[in-house]
Amino acid sequence: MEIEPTRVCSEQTQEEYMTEPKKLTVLSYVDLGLCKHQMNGNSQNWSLQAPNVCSEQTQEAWLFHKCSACPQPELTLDTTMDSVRSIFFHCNLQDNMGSLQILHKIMGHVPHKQGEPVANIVADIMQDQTIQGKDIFCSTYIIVLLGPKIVIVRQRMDLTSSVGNKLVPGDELGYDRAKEVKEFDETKAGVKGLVDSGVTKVPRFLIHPPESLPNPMLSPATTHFQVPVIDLQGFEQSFQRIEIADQIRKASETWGFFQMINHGIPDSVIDNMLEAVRQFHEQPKEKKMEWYSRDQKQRVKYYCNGDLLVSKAANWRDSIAFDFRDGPLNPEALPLLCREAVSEYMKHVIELSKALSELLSEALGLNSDYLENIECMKTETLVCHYYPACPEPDLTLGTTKHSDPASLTILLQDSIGGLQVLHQNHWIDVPPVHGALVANIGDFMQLITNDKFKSVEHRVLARRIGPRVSVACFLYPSATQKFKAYGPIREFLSDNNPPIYRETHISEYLAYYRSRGLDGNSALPHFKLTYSNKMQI
Ligand SMILES: O=C(O)CCC(=O)C(=O)O
Ligand SMILES: [Fe+2]
Repeated sequence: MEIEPTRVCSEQTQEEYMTEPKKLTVLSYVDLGLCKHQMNGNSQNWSLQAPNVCSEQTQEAWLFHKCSACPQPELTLDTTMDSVRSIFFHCNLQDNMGSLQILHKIMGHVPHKQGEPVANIVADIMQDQTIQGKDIFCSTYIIVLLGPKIVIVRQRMDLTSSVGNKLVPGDELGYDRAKEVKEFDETKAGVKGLVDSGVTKVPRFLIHPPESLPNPMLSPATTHFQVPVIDLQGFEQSFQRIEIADQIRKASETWGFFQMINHGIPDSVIDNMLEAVRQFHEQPKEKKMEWYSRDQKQRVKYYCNGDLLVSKAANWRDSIAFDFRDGPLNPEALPLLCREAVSEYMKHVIELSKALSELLSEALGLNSDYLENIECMKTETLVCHYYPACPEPDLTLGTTKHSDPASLTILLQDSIGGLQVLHQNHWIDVPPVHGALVANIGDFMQLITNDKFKSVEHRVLARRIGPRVSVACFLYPSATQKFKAYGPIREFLSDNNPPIYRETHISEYLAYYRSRGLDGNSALPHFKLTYSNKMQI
């Protein structure tokens, strides 16, 4: 198929379009087939609109990607193309700038060869449906890294459907999702704003596919499993300490989750923190919208769904986040309403995190100061969630199934409930216990412990009752050394226990994690040194 010349945009238009950093995310829309109006608004001919080309009679579509020079390439990716469900086959023509990578056992570059297209199967659908369950064709992950250079990828999608599906990228959901999401985002009022405006139906962009929602056929609490509760009382004394470290070891190896009681943070500090978060989210929208932002550099920001622009289904949740990455935040930089509560809470959480760093080191059989010395829990990000009561909780989620990217999360939840952890293939409630805190192992900890400690998937159900408030403190490697290499801890490795993961750094990990949004799949396999047969070509 030839592209109509009127639809091919000039270099100048592309340049204009891409100069605004926030537009970088648009590239993801293209690949997710959500670009229908997104690309069309201001620059009609920057890219062909997928729906126009992929009509029912048409078997192919063309997309042009331009990856502009990026000021902070370590923070972003051009494209993460895993499981692009509506596309069966790609034929890519790249220019000579490089940066296209495929995931094949180990990450490999796809070298540029003059005029030679790259072909790859990308559709899980093809894998699942055409060959009756046999993985003859496997989808490949493609990533285009942004470098300090310009890359133009000219991409053709062949929709030669051997299963007869009439899949239409960009229109696959039957409505213009990108437009609805954009309009919603521009209200800066979050899900709480929807509730205040009196919605009685969950808007489409918040509706999850049935396979991501709790199975209505399964009654809750069908199992005898119970998330471990660990009493930290007396952890400083040697006798109790050995026992406590052992309980932490067991919980981290099997559940990746445990609740902590007698952790030393006074109830009043906890109650004030929860109340401050509630008050922030319940203040008039004109006041809180000043804080609304998606800027990664902004250290205090309020937003609805960090991955709103890339996810396939949004969550019934608003958040305010405080990024302590470069040391303490100036209290003046915090909203007055929660300034005192956050400062007080953080003072205690940092103390607790130091104790946990020692206990986890001991639980791993290492010196108490091991994790502190490698600085893998040095930086805190506090994310305070607000889940309004939901009119149709069966259609959406408070938080999609995910594992946390950090080393460790210390989570405070109020008394509403809804948090669940995936344990032995069962979704188990993490019941609210007044004054207790939840700890959960994150992906980075799983990576450095070579799978000894598990970063386990969890989710939050939407509820008819609410609001629910929770406060997640993510402990990350030092942000002052964001390119410091981390790989499986040498002490754990042997011929019988070879490294499972390659070395990476937190910047790379987060860039990959964020580029996908919460899509229900762990980011960890991407960093494995070997891959299961399913992922091999
Ligand atoms: O709200 C909760 O209880 C959990 C939130 C969560 O999992 C997260 O922020 O990563
Ligand atoms: Fe989480």
